[in-house]
Amino acid sequence: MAINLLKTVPKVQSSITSKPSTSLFFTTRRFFSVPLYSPLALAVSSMSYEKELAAAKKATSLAARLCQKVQKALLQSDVQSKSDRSPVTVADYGSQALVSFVLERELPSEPFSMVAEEDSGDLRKESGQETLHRITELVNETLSSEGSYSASTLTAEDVLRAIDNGKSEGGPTGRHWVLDPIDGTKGFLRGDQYATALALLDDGKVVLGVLACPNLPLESIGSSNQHSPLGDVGCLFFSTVGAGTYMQSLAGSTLTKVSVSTTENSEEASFFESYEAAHSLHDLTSSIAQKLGVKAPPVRIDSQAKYGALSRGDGAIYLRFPHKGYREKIWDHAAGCIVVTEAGGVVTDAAGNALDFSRGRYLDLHEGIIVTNPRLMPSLLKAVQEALQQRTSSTL
Ligand SMILES: Nc1ncnc2c1ncn2[C@@H]1O[C@H](COP(=O)(O)OS(=O)(=O)O)[C@@H](OP(=O)(O)O)[C@H]1O
Ligand SMILES: [Mg+2]
Repeated sequence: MAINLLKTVPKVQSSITSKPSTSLFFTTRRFFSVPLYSPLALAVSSMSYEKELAAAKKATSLAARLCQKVQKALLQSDVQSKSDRSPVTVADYGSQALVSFVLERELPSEPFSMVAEEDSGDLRKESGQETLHRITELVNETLSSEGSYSASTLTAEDVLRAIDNGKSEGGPTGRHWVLDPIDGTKGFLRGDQYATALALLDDGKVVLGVLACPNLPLESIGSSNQHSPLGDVGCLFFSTVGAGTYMQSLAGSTLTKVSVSTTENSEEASFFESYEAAHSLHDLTSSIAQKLGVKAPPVRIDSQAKYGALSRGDGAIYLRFPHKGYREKIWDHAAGCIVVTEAGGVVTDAAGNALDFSRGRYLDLHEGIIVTNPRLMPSLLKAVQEALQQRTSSTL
């Protein structure tokens, strides 16, 4: 049975500064806006992890501001290559230093542990000094643009230390922040999608997640790769365990509770996947989509912006099948995972197991990651297993 994807729900317009609006607008979007001072919003703000969520939103929003500035006027010298030959930019380092600094500053009474992608090794070398200087300037400029930190000036040594806060191993006990300062660096360099992804692990479970997606349109990106250049962009998704997923614009105006698509008709379900063919097997995902009867072409975008878009029902499925031998890192999925699950979705590996974030810096997976709603999951799992089986038989 087909579920009406575009169920009409009332949308209450609201903004941080304006009075509560009494007018109801009807929209074809499947999520609704909540005035920030409504009972629902107050319930959201009084739940546990409240302080941590406020700090995480502040940290990622500032990081997004730094990234936007760098992306707008990218210098050749802003881009370097890591030892695995993947690109890293002053914005990756700057974002990590900023998030680390803000979390420590905002949560002084908590022991601070962070598992993050970057380290300061290359910046401590003689050849890294100019880059370190540029990062330090960017971090200080961004902090001074935020009223509450105007008197904070970090030295280059402070920046190195803040970056190296990310060396924790994580694990099954205690609290650990999990950060990808720029997820989708290749997308960032192309001028496309990227995200700053921050999550909190508490005794091995993801309890909070924030995704800042500076280039993601506020309106649905649906089943097309052609996004209107005129629409507003910049989304902040956030979730805490048991409290749902919310989206607001990075400019901070409206707060919207979001939910995943409820369709169980795979033919009308569009699917998301990595932009980079090197990051996911597009031929395998195409055969899975074919088995499901999916009609729309894949939506290929970089980073955990895919999880954000899925959490608000822009598409119904996300498929990720890295090439053999690749080990997934927890920072590439922790924030996205809670953003989708709190919006009503399901995230598993190809065998249907929930992702386990308690094992350190890596996820131990059975081939790939699949995401959809609970109604579609049984048929998706079946299609995935058949496609994997076929692939194995054809390579024997
Ligand atoms: N070989 C390989 N296979 C699979 N995945 C890889 C691979 N190499 C890198 N990565 C990780 O992919 C992150 C980018 O996420 P996506 O694949 O969703 O986006 S993209 O389409 O590649 O841009 C990317 O994130 P960032 O490194 O933070 O940019 C990597 O963590
Ligand atoms: Mg990254």
